[in-house]
Amino acid sequence: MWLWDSLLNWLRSFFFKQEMELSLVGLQSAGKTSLVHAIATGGYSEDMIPTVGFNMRKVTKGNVTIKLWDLGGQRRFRGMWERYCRGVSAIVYVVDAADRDSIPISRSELHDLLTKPTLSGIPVLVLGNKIDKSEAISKQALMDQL
Ligand SMILES: Nc1nc2c(ncn2[C@@H]2O[C@H](COP(=O)(O)OP(=O)(O)OP(=O)(O)O)[C@@H](O)[C@H]2O)c(=O)[nH]1
Ligand SMILES: [Mg+2]
Repeated sequence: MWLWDSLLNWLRSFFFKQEMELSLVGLQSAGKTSLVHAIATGGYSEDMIPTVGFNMRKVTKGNVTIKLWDLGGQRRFRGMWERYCRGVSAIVYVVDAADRDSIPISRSELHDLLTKPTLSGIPVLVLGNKIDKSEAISKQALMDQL
């Protein structure tokens, strides 16, 4: 019986295998690379180095393989966000909810990205990060400000 179940699950895995690509964008220090690290390894490290250009990482969980494009958030890298967001299954826009001064810039970069015709129809998840910090703004305030 156990063998039969295993065999069925193995056969099923061929039909339900899924591959998706996600792009992570957002201002520098928002926590994109930390998030990728957490998804891939389950761990968190304080000493992350700023991403120069981009990193690509493939993560497999069960039948799902996710290709993650982790893009640099410094101003000089923002021009390439659009190129690496084209054709992905979804875009994850990471915002540092505790860095109140940066939110207006984050807002304008998000809105700029949303106007790109090449990205129309791609779902965007806005992720308010660093909510463990006491100075982080609430979910509602973040939604209003973005
Ligand atoms: N308190 C707190 N710190 C975080 C969190 N996520 C990331 N950090 C810290 O924020 C800093 C920047 O994180 P990164 O993951 O390098 O940020 P990034 O968005 O990849 O930055 P760029 O590569 O420059 O675009 C690091 O010191 C992280 O440890 C969080 O949820 N809470
Ligand atoms: Mg990074």
